[in-house]
Amino acid sequence: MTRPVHPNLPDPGRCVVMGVLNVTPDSFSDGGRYLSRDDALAHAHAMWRRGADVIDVGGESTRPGAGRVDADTEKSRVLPVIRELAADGLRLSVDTTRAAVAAAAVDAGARIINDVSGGLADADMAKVVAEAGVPWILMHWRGHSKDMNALATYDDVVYEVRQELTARVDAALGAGVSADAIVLDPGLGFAKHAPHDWALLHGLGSLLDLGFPVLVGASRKRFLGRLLADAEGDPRPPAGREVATAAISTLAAFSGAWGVRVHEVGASLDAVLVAAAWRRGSPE
Ligand SMILES: Nc1nc2ncc(COP(=O)(O)O)nc2c(=O)[nH]1
Repeated sequence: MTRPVHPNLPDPGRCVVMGVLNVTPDSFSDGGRYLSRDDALAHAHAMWRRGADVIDVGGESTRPGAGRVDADTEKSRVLPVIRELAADGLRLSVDTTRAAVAAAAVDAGARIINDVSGGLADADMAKVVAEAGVPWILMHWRGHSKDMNALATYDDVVYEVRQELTARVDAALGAGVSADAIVLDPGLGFAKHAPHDWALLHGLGSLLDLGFPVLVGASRKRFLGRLLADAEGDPRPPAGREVATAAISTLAAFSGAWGVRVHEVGASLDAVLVAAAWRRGSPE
């Protein structure tokens, strides 16, 4: 594992568990469940009490084919929740591709910017990150969700994702973002089909070799559903993908990933604790 050095990045001595809080009506696996402020706050606190190291607050669905919401709608969803949870002492990231939303979220108390576009969706994001001095999760991305599948063409997905993320890192550093603020993410399911996702997990070392903390976001995703399809070939529904998600968390932690981004915090917290004990060869 590449240990993070930025003060806003948790370093619990094990793989970090980032709990997903989608304040959206249409996210692929939990859309609408936490759209109300009270439900969102209650769920965030439940994940925090269970041991999440970060709560990742998002206000715009990124599921394949999703349309976009405007910045004001996105802000109206995430800012009240971020403000209240930050006041309660939770460590928060904001899941946004918009610089204006990221800036407002940092002002409201978010300490990490989780940008699924890796800075490609908004040219102003790098300046916001550099000025705020906060960590920036650069996820591999090739375009907005509505045309994602058309972009999923690779000769060597591991090599190309590494190269494209390296370009994002260079752009970030060139914009004045400090190296200790950068976290990388392979972007599972984003402009990728299932074989690409598995190749990236198999080749995670290639991303880890770049020397930055790596976050893995596999929770409940489609490539797991396909792997677990029934005898008729019907994919396992998202709610049935928790064991596989926890298994990915164990393997990601064992492989040296800095963190995992998951909906079900408890299962993955147990998973990363097992991985840590196995690697140490002792319970603590
Ligand atoms: N860094 C990062 N952020 C993300 N945000 C949303 C989703 C989409 O899934 P969701 O509906 O579970 O949030 N996946 C990622 C991911 O893999 N990595």
